[in-house]
Amino acid sequence: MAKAPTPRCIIVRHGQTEWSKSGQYTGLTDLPLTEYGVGQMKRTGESIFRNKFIDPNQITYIFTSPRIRAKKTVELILENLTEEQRTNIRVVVDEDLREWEYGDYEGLLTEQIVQLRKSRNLDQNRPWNIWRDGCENGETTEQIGLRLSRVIGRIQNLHRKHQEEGIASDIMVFAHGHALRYFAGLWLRMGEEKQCDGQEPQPPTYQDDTVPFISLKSYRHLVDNPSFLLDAGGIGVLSYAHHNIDEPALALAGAFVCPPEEESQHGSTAK
Ligand SMILES: O=C(COP(=O)(O)O)[C@@H](O)[C@H](O)[C@H](O)[C@H](O)COP(=O)(O)O
Repeated sequence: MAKAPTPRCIIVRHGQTEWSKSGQYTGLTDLPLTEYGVGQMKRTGESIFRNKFIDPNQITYIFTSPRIRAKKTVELILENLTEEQRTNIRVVVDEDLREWEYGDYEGLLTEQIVQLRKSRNLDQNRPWNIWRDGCENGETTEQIGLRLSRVIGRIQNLHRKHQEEGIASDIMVFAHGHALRYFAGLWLRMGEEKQCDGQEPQPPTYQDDTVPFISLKSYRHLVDNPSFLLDAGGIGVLSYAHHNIDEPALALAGAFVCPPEEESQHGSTAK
């Protein structure tokens, strides 16, 4: 039996909105895509499937933020697939994929946030760094780290199961600028590990019986900028080294698909 390709997690930031264009921080605000953003994501969908960067038959799940801009982006990308292909993909709306809750900084530009904090006598010894300092009246880095660690736990658990069953599995994740850069940092095990002891048990943030709820013993959070770029409409590819779910890695070749037989150069620990 031919070996299934190494599972991948394909991250997609939604298409352009008025605030992604202006650079205003967009957390819980539920903005639509601009007209350009709609066309942008239609073209992206056509291109990734026509050029086989992503084989629609290998997409097992789509996880999306509940915001309109992310869900519309999913819809536009899926427009390029046949009805049968679409019905084989489970779309899971997951509250844990929402953008960083920016609190007092919602709708502001970075320079306005810096000025606001200065007026509150903050950052006297070092500049504001959201990845370490979080947002006033919004989320701390530990809070967003915990919820994104939960999503990663769910996806890696599904990938492990699919790999054991010999099923090709690309899981796509549609979300936001900060959340997805953070997500990629945690995928690569950046930042610090914290035990979950004493955390209140969380109710599931999604509704899908086929996605097991994982109870984490520990989670990770960032303490600095992971130094990734992800513009609106951007796509990145995360995967695993040596076909091993315990070795999460960044696929620097991006969406260029490598035939499974060529992956042998990275060694094989696949079951
Ligand atoms: O609001 C953001 C992303 O939300 P969304 O448009 O829903 O993806 C932020 O990421 C802002 O776009 C922010 O201006 C930007 O991330 C600035 O970050 P940095 O380049 O690290 O200064």
